[in-house]
Amino acid sequence: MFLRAGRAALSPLVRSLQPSPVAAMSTGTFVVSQPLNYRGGARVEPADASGTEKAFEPATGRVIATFTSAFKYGVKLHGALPNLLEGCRIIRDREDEIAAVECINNGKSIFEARLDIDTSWQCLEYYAGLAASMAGEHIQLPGGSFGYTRREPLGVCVGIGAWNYPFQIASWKSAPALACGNAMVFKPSPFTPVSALLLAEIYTEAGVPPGLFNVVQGGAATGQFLCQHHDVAKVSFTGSVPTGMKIMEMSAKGIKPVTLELGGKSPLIIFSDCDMNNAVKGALMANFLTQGQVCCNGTRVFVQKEILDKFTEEVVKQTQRIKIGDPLLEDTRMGPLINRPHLERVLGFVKVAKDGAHCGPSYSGGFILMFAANCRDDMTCVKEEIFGPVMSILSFDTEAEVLERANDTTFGLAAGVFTRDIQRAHRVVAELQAGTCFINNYNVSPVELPFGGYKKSGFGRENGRVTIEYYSQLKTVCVEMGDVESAF
Ligand SMILES: NC(=O)c1ccc[n+]([C@@H]2O[C@H](COP(=O)([O-])OP(=O)(O)OC[C@H]3O[C@@H](n4cnc5c(N)ncnc54)[C@H](O)[C@@H]3O)[C@@H](O)[C@H]2O)c1
Ligand SMILES: O=CCc1c[nH]cn1
Repeated sequence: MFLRAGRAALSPLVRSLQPSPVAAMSTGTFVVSQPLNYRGGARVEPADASGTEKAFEPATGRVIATFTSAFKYGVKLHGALPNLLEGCRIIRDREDEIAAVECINNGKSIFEARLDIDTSWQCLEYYAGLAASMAGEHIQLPGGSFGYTRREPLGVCVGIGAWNYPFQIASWKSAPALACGNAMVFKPSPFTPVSALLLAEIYTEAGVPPGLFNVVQGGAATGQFLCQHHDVAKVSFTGSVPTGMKIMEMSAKGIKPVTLELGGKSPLIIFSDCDMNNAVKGALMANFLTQGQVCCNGTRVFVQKEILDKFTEEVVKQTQRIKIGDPLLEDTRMGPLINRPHLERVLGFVKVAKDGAHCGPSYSGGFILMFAANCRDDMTCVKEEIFGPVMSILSFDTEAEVLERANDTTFGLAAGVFTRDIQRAHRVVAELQAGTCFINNYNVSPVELPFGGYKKSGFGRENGRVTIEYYSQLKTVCVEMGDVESAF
């Protein structure tokens, strides 16, 4: 995981986030010296600081920022719809810089980081469009009376993010929240505190009133403070199931609506009539983006027996070709895991898997990448979310059998099926207990489509038109056009 910083000597030290030309950023040089909390339209060093934390560059293990955890937030509700389209334009202009920051703080490849920034500005663009079309209903009642509904904001919404898609998660939560007229306080993961600040500054530059989007740094204690705060109307959380349970408990005490985007152990079903080339590409997409640290990954790859050997052989071949290394290099497709404790956790799964399955290729130089073939459903690597680049391959005989096995999990985030039989494809996805299903592809995320889970993978949705429902409330107005018919 800890990459030798071969390019560090080539570039000058970058001491500030803005405006920092991408060319000046390289592995082993980037440092953030500005405050990482954002209130009232500016970076601030909070007076209520509860302590400092450090953020690291996964590729080198270097400290890139020392920042202050905070508890207070400064939110102002304005009632004006912010100009998300201008925000979208600025993100597109600064895409390379934002992607480089994301790559350095998270470890994902620069190639992939750019894709994340694309899905971020697309989200702002999409909700900018929807904001103008948000409307209620007019309902005719007897005697000329009528009713209507108004879609109103909830108030102050809290967004709490995971470390795997820092900028994208902040965008996916804030864009619909702001489009619906809310204010947002966003708390990034303490592992990736940096890029949410770029989003905050972009909103300010785009004319979003000060106080409408704020960043509060910290870990569990700050998250708890925000969830329990009486001014907070809604919590949207992305993270693990255990933390999701705590968030839901806290929100229940305040009768606050929550959106929970949690973990998964999703099935990917490959039928023997698939297009083999696409199925193999799909399996790699389903497992190795962001070093496998993706909630909706299809980590249980069920392959129909007739094609198991051929499929496995192809997966091995293509997996061995994945370029692993310095995430800032253009041709790298896989960087380091987020930190050493996580690497060790993932390696723990690999060690256990090796006892029961045929595994390879394995790891070197701290980067890992592997598949486990001939897995069984009862193996730990098949049952638990690993959140690393580990694909488990299982074989199956029949459609009925694979459906039962695919659904035999408490998670329900995503699922995929590869087949040329279109009837079977739709029949199978109708039976899969998962909130997001893919047919003949995996891990594409068009912003127009709602994303979210079934079962313990959470509820509520991000993206798509439906997310408006999760960031607004409906007011019904009943209008009497005649006289009051009193019961008294
Ligand atoms: N469904 C999705 O969209 C999605 C997306 C990304 C990640 N995830 C999931 O997230 C997990 C990995 O992310 P992680 O390790 O950052 O998750 P995590 O649950 O440890 O932390 C997520 C966030 O919650 C905060 N937090 C921790 N304890 C808290 C508490 N008691 N109260 C309030 N906030 C608290 C953390 O500081 C962080 O910001 C995986 O399980 C992954 O599947 C899900
Ligand atoms: O990690 C899971 C998928 C995702 C990406 N951004 C938000 N959720």
